[in-house]
Amino acid sequence: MLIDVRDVTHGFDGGAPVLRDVTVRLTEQRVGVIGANGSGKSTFARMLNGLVVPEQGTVTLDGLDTARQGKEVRRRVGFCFTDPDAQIVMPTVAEDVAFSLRRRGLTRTEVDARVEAALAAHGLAGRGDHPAHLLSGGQKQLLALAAVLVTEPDLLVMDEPTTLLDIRNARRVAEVVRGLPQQVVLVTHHLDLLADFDRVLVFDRSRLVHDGTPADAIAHYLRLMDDDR
Ligand SMILES: Nc1ncnc2c1ncn2[C@@H]1O[C@H](COP(=O)(O)OP(=O)(O)OP(=O)(O)O)[C@@H](O)[C@H]1O
Repeated sequence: MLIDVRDVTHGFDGGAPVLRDVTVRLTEQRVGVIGANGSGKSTFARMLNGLVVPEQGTVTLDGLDTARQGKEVRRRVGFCFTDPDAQIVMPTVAEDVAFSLRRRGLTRTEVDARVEAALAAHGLAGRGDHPAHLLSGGQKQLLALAAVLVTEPDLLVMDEPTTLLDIRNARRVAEVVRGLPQQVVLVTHHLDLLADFDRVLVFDRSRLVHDGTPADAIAHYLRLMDDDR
């Protein structure tokens, strides 16, 4: 998709801007977003599917304006939160994935087939009847991913999906992300996940301050952190 962010400035509830003058066009398959805590990364990510609508400026995805066509945008843009508990809504694993497919006009058989395929693709085969809240943190994140991907979004936006996971589960999630056919925007503090990304954006104090290759962007970010000491 063409992600077109133009002249975006945004504060919450009339407060100081947490994003200032951000303009960027993204078409790459793998886009990383890095920066210090509070620099505006999550707010930027949430704007890409209309969870946050900019106070000033516009965000469009393939021409769909998040302010006016939020519903259509969210049909095409999936979002994965840091804490999978924030998006697991149903009691069992299979029901949670099936919930994403409601109101899509699919038959029960079609839903069941899609759910089964999604669980198999994300290491959850045979766990459909398992209570979702009893899964481990890593399995919950895989479930959250399965529940988003079953809707076949064109773009997947992920906000620090590995932050709460141990190294093994973080690697598992990273592996799933690496294999996705979809375009991905990934906000992360795990810089090693970005090594083979096409483009990495660096935010600092509400501004987009660097935009380049993973190596250049990470070097820029590390310099910013050193300057702050
Ligand atoms: N819903 C909200 N209401 C009010 N302020 C908010 C809201 N969401 C974020 N903020 C503020 O916006 C600023 C930027 O936050 P944001 O979460 O975008 O940063 P971040 O770069 O993702 O940080 P982190 O790495 O800690 O997740 C912070 O000062 C935060 O307190």
